[in-house]
Amino acid sequence: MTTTASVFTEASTSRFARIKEGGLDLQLHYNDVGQGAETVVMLHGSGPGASGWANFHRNIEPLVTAGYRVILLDCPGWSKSDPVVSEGSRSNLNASALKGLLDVLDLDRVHIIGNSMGAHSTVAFALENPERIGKLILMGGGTGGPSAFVPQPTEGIKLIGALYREPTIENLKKMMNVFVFDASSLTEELFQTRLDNLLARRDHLENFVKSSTLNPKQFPDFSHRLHEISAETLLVWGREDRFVPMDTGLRLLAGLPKAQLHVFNRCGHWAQWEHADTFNRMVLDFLTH
Ligand SMILES: O=C(O)/C=C/C(=O)/C=C/C=C(\O)C(=O)O
Repeated sequence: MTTTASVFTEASTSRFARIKEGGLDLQLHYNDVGQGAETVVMLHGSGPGASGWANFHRNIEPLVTAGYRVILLDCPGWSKSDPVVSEGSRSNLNASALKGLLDVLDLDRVHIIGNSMGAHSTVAFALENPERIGKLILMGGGTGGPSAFVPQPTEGIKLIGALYREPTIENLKKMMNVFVFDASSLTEELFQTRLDNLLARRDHLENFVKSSTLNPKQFPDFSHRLHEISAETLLVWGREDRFVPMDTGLRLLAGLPKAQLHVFNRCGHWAQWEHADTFNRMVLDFLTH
């Protein structure tokens, strides 16, 4: 664990753990920041080059300063975690990986913030391990059923697929320009960092394509089981989300007994990045009340 809220970097908080859980035997990478009686786990999305740090670097410090320990898990098949081919439910695979990590870290109960695939995986984890969860924050995901208005796959999901198959700077820019409402907020430095991340692990790219071929439905629909989740849940969506449409958040709101929904205007699929300050305040308020 790091001790000082304001002085931490990806490198200084980088850790590895070996997990054996539910048929998985993997080395996982995670970042471990801050200390406190309560822990918040952050689970990233499924884009090429994503990681806990890449998705949530704007959201760590306020939680650490408020006295939470923050764990950013790199899911199997992303960043510095071991490669994996997923033939079944990737949501459940990630949930098993998280359970394995919590066991290694001796953490009984955690709050979870999930972004997109991370939100799908959070729902899978909550269904399998209800006694291990505190509060849930699901952002742009959760698999509560298809959109009533937008044909699937959405334009964003198609662009993710194209980037996995052909990892070029042109395809990366096409995908990232759709991530956010205001593409002028994306810098060349951000594009380059993300390109470096994804090209560093071509095995992950190839495995994702292989997995999608073996099973195109990596994230099963949990809508029929949402009523089983009794945790307080904050749903966060961007009104202009072009990856996982905003009305799928309404389905989750209808299905999760203790859910509330906040929709950001002028916001795409990366609410935690585009509206970081407001998002951070909302999360802290939700966790403490
Ligand atoms: O296919 C899905 O439902 C999930 C898609 C994602 O998880 C996309 C996430 C993209 C990111 O947040 C990223 O940083 O790559």
